[in-house]
Amino acid sequence: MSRERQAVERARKAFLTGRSKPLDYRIGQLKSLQRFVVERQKDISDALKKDLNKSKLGTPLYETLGLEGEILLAVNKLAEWAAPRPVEKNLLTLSDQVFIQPEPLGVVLIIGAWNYPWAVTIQPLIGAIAAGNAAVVKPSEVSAHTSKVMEELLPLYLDKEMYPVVTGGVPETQELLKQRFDHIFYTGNSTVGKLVMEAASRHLTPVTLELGGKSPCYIDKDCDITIACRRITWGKYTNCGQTCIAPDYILSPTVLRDVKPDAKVMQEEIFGPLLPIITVSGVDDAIRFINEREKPLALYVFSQDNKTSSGGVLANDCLVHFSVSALPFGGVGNSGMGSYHGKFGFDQLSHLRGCLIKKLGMEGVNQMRYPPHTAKKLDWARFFILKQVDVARVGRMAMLALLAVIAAVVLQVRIKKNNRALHANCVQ
Ligand SMILES: NC(=O)c1ccc[n+]([C@@H]2O[C@H](COP(=O)([O-])OP(=O)(O)OC[C@H]3O[C@@H](n4cnc5c(N)ncnc54)[C@H](O)[C@@H]3O)[C@@H](O)[C@H]2O)c1
Ligand SMILES: CCCCCCCC=O
Repeated sequence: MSRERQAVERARKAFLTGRSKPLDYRIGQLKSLQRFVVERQKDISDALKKDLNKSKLGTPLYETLGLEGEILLAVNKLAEWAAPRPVEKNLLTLSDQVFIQPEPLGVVLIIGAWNYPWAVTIQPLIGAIAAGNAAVVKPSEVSAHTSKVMEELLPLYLDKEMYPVVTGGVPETQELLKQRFDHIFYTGNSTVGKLVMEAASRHLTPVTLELGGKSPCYIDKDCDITIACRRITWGKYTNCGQTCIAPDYILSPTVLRDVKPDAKVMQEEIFGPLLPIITVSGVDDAIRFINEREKPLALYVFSQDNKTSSGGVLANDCLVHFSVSALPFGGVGNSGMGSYHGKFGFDQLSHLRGCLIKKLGMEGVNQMRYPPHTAKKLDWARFFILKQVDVARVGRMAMLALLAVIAAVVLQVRIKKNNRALHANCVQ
């Protein structure tokens, strides 16, 4: 049996024990992950220095502080996220319990990319742990030192049966992709994303694909060009331009540069320190240009107008929407599917189970669905199904009416009491 298959089977066996389901276990694992990030900061930054020449201070800023924030959020909010979520009732479910119960999916495969190897590999793991899943973690072989640190040190902190790390390159990833998972979370380029989805389809496994693409940046003539240039330059050249949401090209009405729309640099994601500038005649021309191409992961607008589609949109800045846990992060079309960060990561890796709990009584209400079907029963069904009643509002109004009745009764009792006292005084 291959090493990859063994890891998946171990993770499944661990999941089937049920120990990842209680919230205490999940919080314990998340806190251990937090301890790992803090205690092993030097191992992490040394590995990143060797892999990608990232600086010692850049490591917390761009890789691990975000992870710590996400872990803290998950620890603090887990009880709320995992609790049953009551939904609106209708006339047919008035006396029932109707709610959504987030459930763990099972075993999740996380395939990470090399450019921010900690952020994009461990962040999905936080969602997987919080949602009560087991997870097989496959870091990118390109950032080999990081991959080794994950393989050697993570098992010292986490439940190693539940969260095994499998290292290796394309053959190992492909061997993993032959196995059955309950969800595959892949971060990387769109070409491999299609292979991942194809492999997942063999088991009808759902996928999250965090891909890349050409994120446009539109600068309107009315913006503060000095600030815009500073923010765009930071967004582009951070990590040598190797950021999934780096502004890929600029559309700017007042700047003229000689880049043709059909030039090679405009065909594929650049993922490097090159920033072509395309001249457009105005906002409508920019929108047409963007909409004619694949849907990008991010869209940057240094202006007020927005009539385009993209994974995310950020006005008057670059990259920083990635760090907002309250926003879903993910692509659309060619830039991916599914989203994560904060509660979105928890939901993405949960099964949101619809629950309707009925009582065995009140059988009279059900008569309309039992044969023989009659025109009268159909009329009742039409009424119950089509009548749009805001049950919560009706409940609030009933409560108000009840309070009014209570107030009236109290008032009457008081008046009677006062009258009796007055009467007694008069008699004396
Ligand atoms: N949306 C995001 O959050 C995000 C984050 C980082 C990078 N990206 C995108 O990822 C791309 C850069 O990463 P990359 O793709 O070069 O990363 P990569 O080379 O590290 O590959 C990603 C993963 O895919 C696996 N892989 C590669 N080829 C494979 C194959 N043929 N079959 C099966 N598995 C295979 C690798 O083992 C690795 O774990 C860019 O397009 C970038 O925009 C997206
Ligand atoms: C605050 C910037 C972090 C960017 C991380 C992007 C991950 C994708 O390449």
